[in-house]
Amino acid sequence: MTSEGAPGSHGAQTRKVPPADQQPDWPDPIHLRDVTDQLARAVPLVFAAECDALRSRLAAVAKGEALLLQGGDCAETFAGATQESVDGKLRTLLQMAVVLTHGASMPVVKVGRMAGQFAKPRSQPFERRGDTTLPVYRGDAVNGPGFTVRERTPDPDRMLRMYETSATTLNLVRALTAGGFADLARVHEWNRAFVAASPSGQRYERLADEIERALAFVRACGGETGRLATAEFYVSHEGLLLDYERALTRTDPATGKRYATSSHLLWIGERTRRPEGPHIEYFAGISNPIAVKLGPGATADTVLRYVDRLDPDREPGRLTFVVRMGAERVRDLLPLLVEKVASEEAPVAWVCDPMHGNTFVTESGHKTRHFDAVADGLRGFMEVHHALGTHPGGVHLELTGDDVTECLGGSSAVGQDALPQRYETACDPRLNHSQALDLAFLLAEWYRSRRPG
Ligand SMILES: O=C[C@H](O)[C@H](O)COP(=O)(O)O
Ligand SMILES: C=C(OP(=O)(O)O)C(=O)O
Repeated sequence: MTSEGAPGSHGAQTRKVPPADQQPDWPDPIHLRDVTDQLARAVPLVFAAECDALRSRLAAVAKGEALLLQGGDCAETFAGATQESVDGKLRTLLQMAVVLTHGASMPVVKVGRMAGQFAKPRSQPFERRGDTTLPVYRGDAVNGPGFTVRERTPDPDRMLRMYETSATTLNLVRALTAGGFADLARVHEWNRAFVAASPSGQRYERLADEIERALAFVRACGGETGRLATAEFYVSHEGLLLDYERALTRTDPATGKRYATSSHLLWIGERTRRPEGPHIEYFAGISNPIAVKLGPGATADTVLRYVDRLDPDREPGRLTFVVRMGAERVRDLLPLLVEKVASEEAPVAWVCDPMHGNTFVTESGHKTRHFDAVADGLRGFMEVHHALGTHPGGVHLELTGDDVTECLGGSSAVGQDALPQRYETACDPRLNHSQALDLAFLLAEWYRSRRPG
């Protein structure tokens, strides 16, 4: 793929748009320019054909023939990009995907919030501790979490580290998914071990037995087991840092189309989805599959504007809406949006992020989410689609493969007292390995019965 014109031209805008929300206050424009010039010359992390392949998989989600499972850290960190951590997340997602595939009897499109999820939008630009006020931590791509002037000052070199860490993570993900780690029989064994150890194991036993019988059936029929040993896996992150994304945008020489080459799929977050804003402008100009988060403030008019601006050709798989309205509001707010989009015959995929919108802070000061609220948010999302006869296309989760104690509840019953034991997230609380699998088994039951709850 070819880079975008002369170094530095990647920042150029063709129409007048207001300044971008949630961008770092980089202290030195010359330093910034030097970094974005380096990124503009760097090799792409993903290729157009891969992005197109993901778009065709997401087209199946939009048509009601597949599910999307998207998940990973709230905020990846450079120090956290270890083999153990990447293995754990991948393994959790693969285990969930097997359970969901069986429950829904549909292919599951697997997409990590991985290999690029290093920048965070924040509610407040500053953090105050005692008499000291410093810029808020905006993710390892921008500044450091330590509460010192040095750490909190945005440093453009961090975007180079983001690129390098994304490349090494993606390399590992590609090697693992192609090299036997994803073998279906092995993933099923992991699920068996989870069911055996889980306090809710009995409840999941039947589904696990059925998967085992299905695998035995395929083997008995002389089924091609080789294909079951690899998995198609894609990566995604929030396309928040426009300096980074623009610098990594390339033109595909085969088609002349522009692609973000930082990741297969990018999404626009709740805080940066202003219809006339630069994020929408940037996303309209790339050909990757893209997603937009929709919080409780999203109106039907705005959502239709996104459809017109981001998917003018009405191409299935191009646009996914990720609903993050919270368990208490999704049943009231979502139906109108789905109806309006359906009345325009816009071929979008609808996915639920039940994490955002269900966050609260405990007395001990831990930002957390309760498993039951997460599950209820998903149930509400599915109820709405069930009532309208539309397809609840899947789930977007913040999760990890580790046994952290960041979210409450689940079958291992994490209580408020346990939160400090392993509260390790760099930003928002993630489901741990067993909570993520609990959710997958629940969802599988709902999809199987074709009705939630
Ligand atoms: O992940 C989403 C946001 O970045 C996060 O919820 C913001 O957290 P804050 O409200 O602590 O800034
Ligand atoms: C910031 C995020 O979510 P939202 O934009 O929905 O708040 C996120 O998913 O990391």
